[in-house]
Amino acid sequence: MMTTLTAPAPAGVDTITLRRPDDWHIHLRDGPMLAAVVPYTAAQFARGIIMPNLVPPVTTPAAASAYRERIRAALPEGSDFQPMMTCYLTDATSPDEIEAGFTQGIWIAAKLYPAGATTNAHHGVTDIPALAPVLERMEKIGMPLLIHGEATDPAIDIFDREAAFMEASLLPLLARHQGLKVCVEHVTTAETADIVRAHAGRVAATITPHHLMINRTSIFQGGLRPHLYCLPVAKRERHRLALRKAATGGEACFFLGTDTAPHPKGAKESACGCAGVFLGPVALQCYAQVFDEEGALDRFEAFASLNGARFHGLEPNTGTVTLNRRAETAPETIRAGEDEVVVFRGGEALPWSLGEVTR
Ligand SMILES: NC(=O)N[C@@H](CC(=O)O)C(=O)O
Ligand SMILES: [Zn+2]
Ligand SMILES: [Zn+2]
Repeated sequence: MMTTLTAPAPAGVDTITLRRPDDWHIHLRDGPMLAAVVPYTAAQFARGIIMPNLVPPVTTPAAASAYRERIRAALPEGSDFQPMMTCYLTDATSPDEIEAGFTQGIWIAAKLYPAGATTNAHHGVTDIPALAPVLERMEKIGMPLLIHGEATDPAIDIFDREAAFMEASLLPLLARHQGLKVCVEHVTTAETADIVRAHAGRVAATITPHHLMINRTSIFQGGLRPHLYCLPVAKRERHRLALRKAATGGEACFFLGTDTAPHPKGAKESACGCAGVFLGPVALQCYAQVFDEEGALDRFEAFASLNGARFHGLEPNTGTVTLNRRAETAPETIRAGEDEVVVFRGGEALPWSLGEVTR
């Protein structure tokens, strides 16, 4: 069993009620996997930004609209979860198509994967400066760019790839497109958090539960732990501590994005295991634990339910969700068709549990 890296704060409040939160970074996949995982996200969040890295990727308004229908069809009876779609940028993306999908209300943002940077990113962008016409159009229409920020040169040390991307690609991009809204996804370093702060207002970042709870040593705790492997890979302890400060410090440029990324158990427990951590059933419980440990439960709502909506120009949700300080053990795995998916922190007693949700 994994141990937490920070001791829990002394018991204070035992229940917390927030406006219903949104998850600004979700992988729902498709088919039987979609059907298996979407109920968990829909039970926790009112809205979610759905990542477009399907096979093949979601690159057109028609594909995004069809995918949104499949997600809606897979929702449990009576669910009001709203999937918010994104466009997967490629070298061939056209400014007109980007704008068409945005003005028709099909997608709310575009996702930049440097080609090959992560799971299903091989159709991603090979030349970011060449994307200028697309980015200029996005800037003009106020459409945010979401970035997986890792350099792809295989010679760069994997723990340095985020830093390398920020210096070589993100900062020049921000300088070239000074009005473009950018969300740096799943930040993992103290330095990236500082870059985000320095551009706060038009630049924001999502922070995952796992990057707040594990460091790179956790991946090797007692042996190799493939279910803690994701991209960007977890970094040193000092980065985890900096991310906890960023998430819990009340700054509007940081918000919730779980990066829940289900993979079949066998694909992770393999000689070449794939990247991604599945958090569907435990996301809010993990975040609540972190905010509690940091003595910052009073700032949880801003991170979970307000900052992201403000960045995207949306109203916060009207309902509420309650979390209780009552230990509950999440399932170790869930079934997805023929497969099983291992749950982050599954099988462990988590100190916070999900309570009532109102609309
Ligand atoms: N985070 C991950 O390790 N994996 C994600 C892709 C991504 O968000 O980079 C996935 O789709 O599996
Ligand atoms: Zn990513
Ligand atoms: Zn992701």
